Amino acid sequence: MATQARDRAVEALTRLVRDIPDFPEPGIVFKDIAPLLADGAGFAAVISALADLGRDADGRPVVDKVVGMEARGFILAAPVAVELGVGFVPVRKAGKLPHETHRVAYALEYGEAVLELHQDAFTPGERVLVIDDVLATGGTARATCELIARCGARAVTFAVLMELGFLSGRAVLGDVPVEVLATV
Ligand SMILES: O=P(O)(O)OC[C@H]1O[C@H](OP(=O)(O)OP(=O)(O)O)[C@H](O)[C@@H]1O
Ligand SMILES: Nc1ncnc2[nH]cnc12
Repeated sequence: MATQARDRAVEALTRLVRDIPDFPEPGIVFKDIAPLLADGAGFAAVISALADLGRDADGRPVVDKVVGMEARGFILAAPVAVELGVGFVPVRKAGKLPHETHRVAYALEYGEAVLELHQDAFTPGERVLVIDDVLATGGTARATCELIARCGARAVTFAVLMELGFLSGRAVLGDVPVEVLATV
């Protein structure tokens, strides 16, 4: 069952993610997931495959929360949390969260930014599934795992649709297990 969901997701990714050369700056080949999101069956396939990564063999959730990073991570992580029946927590870019936050500065494939997380987002010891669309340099993922740790919780899996293998982003994630539906 899980294998079938994953196969459908990989097929959808292969068919519906498009390459946009030189966006947002020269030399970057941007992986655009808009056509995938616009395809009902394709979108459902990737959500189902990602949700399977948060369940045990009996179909029970093995995580307490799902985290998504602004902005594309939100689109994927929120429906995964609903499928798993657990809560969703947003990691946001600087200045957007209204309550007290932890902050981490980071670099990504095309720039630098700051991510924030509400200090009271987790109960200490909670297990977290982190979801995003692309793993490039790993800067965003690493900053997110650091924020989760500062809140006393633990990122047990970092899951993405696509890994840009040539950037070796998973190397900066230490011992956080990385799950990737497609390497491009
Ligand atoms: O591994 P990295 O080098 O950190 O790059 C990956 C990140 O870059 C993109 O987000 P971006 O910051 O462009 O934000 P967006 O989702 O708002 O477009 C993508 O959605 C990942 O979060
Ligand atoms: N090449 C890329 N395409 C889409 N999102 C990205 N985030 C970082 N690098 C990216």
